[in-house]
Amino acid sequence: MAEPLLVLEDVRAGYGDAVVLDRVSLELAAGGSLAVLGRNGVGKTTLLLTIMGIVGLMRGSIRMAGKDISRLPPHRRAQAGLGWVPQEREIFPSLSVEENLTVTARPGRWDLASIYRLFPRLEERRGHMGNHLSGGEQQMLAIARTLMTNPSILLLDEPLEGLAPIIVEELTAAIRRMGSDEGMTLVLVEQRADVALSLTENAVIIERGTIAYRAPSSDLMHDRVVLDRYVGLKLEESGTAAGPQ
Ligand SMILES: Nc1ncnc2c1ncn2[C@@H]1O[C@H](COP(=O)(O)OP(=O)(O)OP(=O)(O)O)[C@@H](O)[C@H]1O
Repeated sequence: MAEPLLVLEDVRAGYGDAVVLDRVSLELAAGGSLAVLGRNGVGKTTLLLTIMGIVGLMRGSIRMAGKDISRLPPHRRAQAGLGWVPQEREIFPSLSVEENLTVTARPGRWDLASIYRLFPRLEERRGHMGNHLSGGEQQMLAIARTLMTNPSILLLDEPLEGLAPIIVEELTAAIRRMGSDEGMTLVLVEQRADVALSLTENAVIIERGTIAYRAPSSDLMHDRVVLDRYVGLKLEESGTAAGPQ
């Protein structure tokens, strides 16, 4: 059987001497999608930073497509096919939307035409400067820019944070098309458990730096006890939790 596209084995990582993640093992198949859930400060962003090689590995290994990438610097991991969209929505503010997209482009199935099909709003704004976009449009552009590098795995760090409900809907629909319809392999760090679970096949919940729970997203979606215990707050805030059983 082919090895999963991404494999983390017994990963320990952190900042300086401080261990933030420990005993983290997970697998992601090509075309699969994984939600990473958990309360504030449990280590979700650190997990993505560790996969990208920005936070150093203290123990364990990371393999991609069967190759050990544990010691590669971030730019080599990006070349190897990891596409990371940080929480900060990094775009070039003084370039137009289209320039932002073409400057990072690498050949593959994501090109301007397919990106504009995914994000029609970016096509409408193609001539606008990055710093003239709304927060939601900047987030779309940040995701689109990374897609233009044609990664084999997309790592999304809280893409919906701080966005208006209408934009959240638009972005959620785009992520769903990208994942379920286009088969993009996806790791989604998200505080809104309900949305994240609706967009992914599998989920892990991190608590105090380690994976406390894992399940298919469709099962976890209905497991109020587990969700309340580990990520309750955001589920209530989003207003879509089921009522008392
Ligand atoms: N650069 C850093 N140096 C030292 N400690 C850090 C650094 N960045 C994060 N931490 C610590 O690592 C822990 C995990 O942080 P991380 O940002 O990964 O959590 P998170 O689950 O993504 O939280 P949030 O949902 O708030 O983004 C926290 O205790 C945080 O204080």
